[in-house]
Order: sequence, then C-alpha cells, then structure tokens
Amino acid sequence: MDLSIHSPLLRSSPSLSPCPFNSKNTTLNPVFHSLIFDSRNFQRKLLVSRQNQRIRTQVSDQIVNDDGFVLEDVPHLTNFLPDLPSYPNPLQKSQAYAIVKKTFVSSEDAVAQNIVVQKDTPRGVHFRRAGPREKVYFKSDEVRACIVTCGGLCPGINTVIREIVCGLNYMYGVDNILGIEGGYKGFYSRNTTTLTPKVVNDIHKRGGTFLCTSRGGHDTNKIVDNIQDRGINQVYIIGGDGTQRGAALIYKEVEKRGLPIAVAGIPKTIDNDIAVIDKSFGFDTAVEEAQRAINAAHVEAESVENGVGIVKLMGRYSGFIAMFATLASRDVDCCLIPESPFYLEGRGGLFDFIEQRLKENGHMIIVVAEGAGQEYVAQNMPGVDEKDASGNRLLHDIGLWLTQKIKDHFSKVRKMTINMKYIDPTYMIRAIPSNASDNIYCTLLAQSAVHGAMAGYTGFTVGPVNSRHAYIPIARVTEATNTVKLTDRMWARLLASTNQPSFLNCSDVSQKDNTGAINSMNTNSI
Ligand SMILES: Nc1ncnc2c1ncn2[C@@H]1O[C@H](COP(=O)(O)OP(=O)(O)O)[C@@H](O)[C@H]1O
Ligand SMILES: O=P(O)(O)OC[C@H]1O[C@](O)(COP(=O)(O)O)[C@@H](O)[C@@H]1O
Ligand SMILES: [Mg+2]
Repeated sequence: MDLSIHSPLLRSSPSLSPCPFNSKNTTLNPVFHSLIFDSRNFQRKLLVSRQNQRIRTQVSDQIVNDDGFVLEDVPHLTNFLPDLPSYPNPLQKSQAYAIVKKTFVSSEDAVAQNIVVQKDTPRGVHFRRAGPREKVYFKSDEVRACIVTCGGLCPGINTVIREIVCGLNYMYGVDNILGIEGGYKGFYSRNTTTLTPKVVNDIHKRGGTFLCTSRGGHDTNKIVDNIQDRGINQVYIIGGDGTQRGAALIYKEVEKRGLPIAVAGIPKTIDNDIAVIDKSFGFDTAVEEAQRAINAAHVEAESVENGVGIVKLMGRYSGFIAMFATLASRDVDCCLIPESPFYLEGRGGLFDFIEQRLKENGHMIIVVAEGAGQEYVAQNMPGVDEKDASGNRLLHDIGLWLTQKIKDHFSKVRKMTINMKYIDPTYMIRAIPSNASDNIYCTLLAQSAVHGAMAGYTGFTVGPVNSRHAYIPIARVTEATNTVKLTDRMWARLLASTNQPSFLNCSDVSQKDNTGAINSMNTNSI
C-alpha cells in the first residue's frame, strides 16, 4: 500500500494540492493549511498557505522549528464558532477509564504518515492522533447524533453502526441517536429510525447495513437543510471515496451556515482503495471469504483433466483483494489486477503460461480482479459505457470474457481439451459479517469517530495510519485512489510467489487475434 503522499510543504513546486479545510476563506480561496509545530511545546509556529497561486509564509515571533514537522490538521468547530463553550469530558468519571493512566490524548500527539525514514530526512507529514480529549464541545444531553451508510456493502458496517451507538451512549451518555435510512437520499426522502444500544445489540452478527444504503442522490443543500430541521448536531457518515467527498461538501455547507454540527467520516470500501489509511475495514474478511472460492476452484480444477479455474473478485480500480487473496491462498497460478496490464497471445502471454502450467501440474488457477483488462473487453463491446447512480463507471465482465477467450484459444487454436471452471463470488465476499479482527478494527474506528466529534473536530475522516488511529482531513483520503503499486515490493512478492509472467516486457506489442481484436495492451494505457 502506498502511503507516500508527500507533504505539499516539502515540495518545491507551487502546484500544491489544496486542502480546503481549516480556514474561513476556503470557500473562495483554496488554502492548503498545514501547520508546522514546535515539536517540544506543539505551539503554532508557522502557517504556510497558498493563496492566489503564491506561497505565503507567516512566521510568528517565536522560534521556528525547522525540522520539517508538518501537522495536517482537521477542522474544529471553534474555527468558525470561536465562542463555542467547552465542557469537561464525562469520560473523566467513566468507570471504563477509571484506572487508565492517561485517559486523554494530548493535543501534542500526532501520528506520522511515513515511519520509514532516513537520518537526515525532514520529520514529514503527521495527523492528529485520534482519541478522547480533555474537553468536549457538546453537553451529553444536547447531542442529537445521526448515522448514515452510503455506497456498496462491506463486512463490518453494522459493527461500526453498533459501536457508534454504544460508544456515544456508554462513554458519553448520549441517548438521542437517529439512523438515516437508505444512504444520502434518506436524509430527505425517508423517515429516520431511533438507535439505542438495545436496538443495535445484535446487528454486528449480520452482513450488510442495518440502515440500508444507496448510490447517487447526494444533494448537499437538501441534506444540510434536513440536518438543521431535525436538530442534528453530530453526523456520522460511513462510506467510501464518493461518500467522503459528499461528507466534505456537507461539512463545508455546515461551516458556511455557521452551524455547531460535527461531521465525521468513517471510511468504508471493500476494495481497500482509500488513500492514507493502512487498510479499510472488512477487507480482511473479504480476503478470507475469497479463499473459499479459490479453494473450490482449485478442487474442481485439480479433479479433472486440464482443469482451468477462474475466480473473479471485486476490485474496481484496485487489485488489493485479488492480490492478497492470491498471496494468502498459494493455490493461485496467476493473478490479474487492474493496475497490471496483461496480454493473451504470444511469448510470455497468458495463453502460453496456462499451457505451461497445465503441462507441469495438470491444472491451473487464475484470480482476476473485476477491473482488470477492461480495455480489452471494451474493444469487443464498443459503445457500452454505463455509469451507476453515483457516477461510477459500470465494468464489463472480465471473468466471462476471459473464460471465453481461453476456451476459444485452446479448442480452436491449440486443439486441446481443457475443463473450464469459472466462479464469480463477487457479492458473497462483501455480504458477510466481519471477522474477529475486522470487528475489533470497526470498534476502534467507531470510538475514535465519537471521541473526535465530541471533542469538536469536524470535516474529518478517521482511520489507522501506521497502526495508530488518526483524524485525517477528508480531502486527504479523497484526492487519490489507493492502488497496487507495481513498483512496490508487495507486487514483486506476489510475482515471486506465483511465478507468473509480469507481462510488463511487451508494452508496445500489439497482436490481432483471428477476429481482428487487438490482443495486447500498452502498459502506458492503464
Ligand atoms: N463527488 C461527490 N460529491 C458528492 N457526493 C458524492 C460524490 N461522489 C459520490 N457521492 C455520493 O456518495 C454516495 C456513495 O458514493 P459511491 O461512489 O456510490 O460509493 P462509495 O462512497 O463507496 O465510493 C452516493 O450517494 C453518491 O451520490
Ligand atoms: O453492484 P454494486 O452494488 O454497485 O457494487 C459493485 C461495486 O462495489 C464495489 O464493491 C465498490 O464499492 P464502493 O464504491 O462502495 O466502495 C466494487 O468492488 C464493485 O465494483
Ligand atoms: Mg467508491
């Protein structure tokens, strides 16, 4: 996983990525707001901002720490409501924390984005460490929270819902929590449901989302109107990259209206394609479930002559599930992912490799991510370019396409009998409840989100960065998609484990099959 998003402060180029939070003038004037803190007392020393395409540096009269420590901070309600009162955190009296040595996370605690460093490198980008703060900005009996789930399913959503409800109630004494049904559009088109620890008690044992979900239908003004009308002052939004973009818009609108409402994002994606965080919840569960499909394909393929098993797994733009499922299984001969182009014919191509493995082992298994080889399939289906309600491109079925291509090649060209077994467990791997480790992860995420909102942080996404939970500016997790980096060692480990061809040495080779379709891809095209 690539965590190497550099601090714009450390770049010399003025083309900085804007981080549109933390500043009142962000609406009209995107300002990248990173703070370099004195590492000893953590007081603000330097504010570097980009305005009007110029980098301006304001230096306080204190000593500027120049060790390159950068805090990419999240917004706080007091940024736009400076007179908001604060209260002692009720956790002080909580029996759960009674004997904890350090109940509250210090405002000086930060989580480093990069933990592999060299002696002379600047200290780099950090995020605020998640956890309870000494002061809260909500009185418990004045909190009216809501939870919404958006986008595709993922194991563990119900655990997150459950733990937000229980966390708010058990830790902060909040008992006014609403469930928004059916995703963003539910804010303005559905009734709410009341959530209590009792109502959510068992939901973590089920897959899916207790609150239902949807794609599309994000209307910022209607949503914020509704939040205001219902008197909601904490909004917990569980969803993927699209959802987090929507959450950023909601936060900005809330800020524009000057409302004391905390907006917290909890990142959810089965594809593990959310940047910055270590891993998304439910991913491990999905990889584990994928083993069942791979095992089945393996049993089927090795039980027949020249058995070829193909398993299609989720992964729209990122092949993490396919890569990790392959690494975990050891029965997979070849893994195809969206990030790595492949070709079928000719030396070093997939057909050659299949034939070689069939000769060696009598069977072979391919795991293919749904987003792999889309250009290939598109060439056979010109003009089909549909999108879902959220605007995500609908994919062609690479699994079926590949199955047919392999069958045709071996029967028509090689005159060889093969036994094809195609398994598509797509929805099975994400519709299940989360496993034990994902349940723990979901609990930590939920509690961190609750602590952050109670402490008055807003417009943040919570997630583990190098195993420590942190509050991350939403723009940070939406500005780029996390993909498998072919140049990283993880992909090399997979290639070393399967011993499959890398397909990378033929970038410009283009062969045509007997139907005239181009049968190879330019590596630069993906
Ligand atoms: N750029 C965006 N701005 C505002 N809302 C968005 C944006 N992209 C997606 N959404 C909304 O977020 C929700 C989920 O998005 P989707 O892409 O389906 O799933 P995910 O959040 O898992 O990526 C949908 O209701 C969609 O309308
Ligand atoms: O058929 P659906 O429900 O739209 O979901 C399919 C897509 O959802 C995903 O699980 C990703 O979902 P998100 O965009 O919600 O993260 C992809 O792997 C898959 O392509
Ligand atoms: Mg998405």
